[in-house]
Amino acid sequence: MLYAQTPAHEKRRLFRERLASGELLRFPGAFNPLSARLIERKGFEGVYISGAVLSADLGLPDIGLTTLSEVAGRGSQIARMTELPAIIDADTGFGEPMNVARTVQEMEDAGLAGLHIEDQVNPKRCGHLDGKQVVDEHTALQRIAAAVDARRDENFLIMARTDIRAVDGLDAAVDRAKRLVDAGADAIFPEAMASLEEFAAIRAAVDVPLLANMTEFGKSDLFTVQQLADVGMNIVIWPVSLLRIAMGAASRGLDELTEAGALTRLLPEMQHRADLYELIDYEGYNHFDTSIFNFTVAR
Ligand SMILES: C[C@](O)(C(=O)O)[C@H](CC(=O)O)C(=O)O
Repeated sequence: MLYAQTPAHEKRRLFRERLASGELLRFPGAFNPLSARLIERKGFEGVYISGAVLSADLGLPDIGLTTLSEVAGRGSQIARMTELPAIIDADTGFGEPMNVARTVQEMEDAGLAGLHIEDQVNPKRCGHLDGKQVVDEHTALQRIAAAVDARRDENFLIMARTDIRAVDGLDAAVDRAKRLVDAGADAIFPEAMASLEEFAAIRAAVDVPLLANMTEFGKSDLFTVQQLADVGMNIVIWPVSLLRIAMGAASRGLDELTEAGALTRLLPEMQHRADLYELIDYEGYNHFDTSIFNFTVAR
């Protein structure tokens, strides 16, 4: 009932332990707290909270329009609903190194297990679109150093995302990944890798956990969990996929309403009322009401 039982520091400790095992951890993107519950129920290892999804949810493009408070607030609502660790997309860190430091502490307080901070200039772009720009090495490293310095829980994961591959090529990405690790990054998110060989090249260059982004309709082919595990990836995200699936289904449902005037035909595709109630533990709340009603103080 209510929120997750596992305190944030414990989720982070368990997550770090699991990450250290070297296995590939699967983090589908939750588009709301309820979908985070579903991800947990289906047996995944973690929940990803995407900036693209948070922006799209507000009807906005993913170009750095959301504020730290909006992102941390939504992150907290999602993270508290699941026992799983949640990693959040902190874009460029919401400003200068001092702002990056505050971002880290806000995300720790919001109960997240970690975040990633990228080396794009503001206004940022989706990592899989053309026309993005990256900051110079010094600025990129400063962001990570500020983040590492600010954290209070050593298990809070500071991941550095580099977007440099699509701008300056693979060699530049390898070089930047190494330098970001030197600056203290616990993990690297090499964005928009074009092939498995490119993931393997980053793997060979650094000795920290690596994240693979399997976003659809982007620059990377969609590799399987097994293929990514084979080249040594440690976390895989499908950041926008559940939102895309849900919106696709909603769109088809609205068309069906227009065409047929009823949704009867789509009933088999809907989450049943009973499954929804089970997911939100409706019964637990009923039980609480009953037991509190019968509550008596022993004399
Ligand atoms: C990972 C990402 O930053 C996100 O916001 O989820 C996006 C995903 C996307 O737009 O498909 C990205 O830049 O890759």
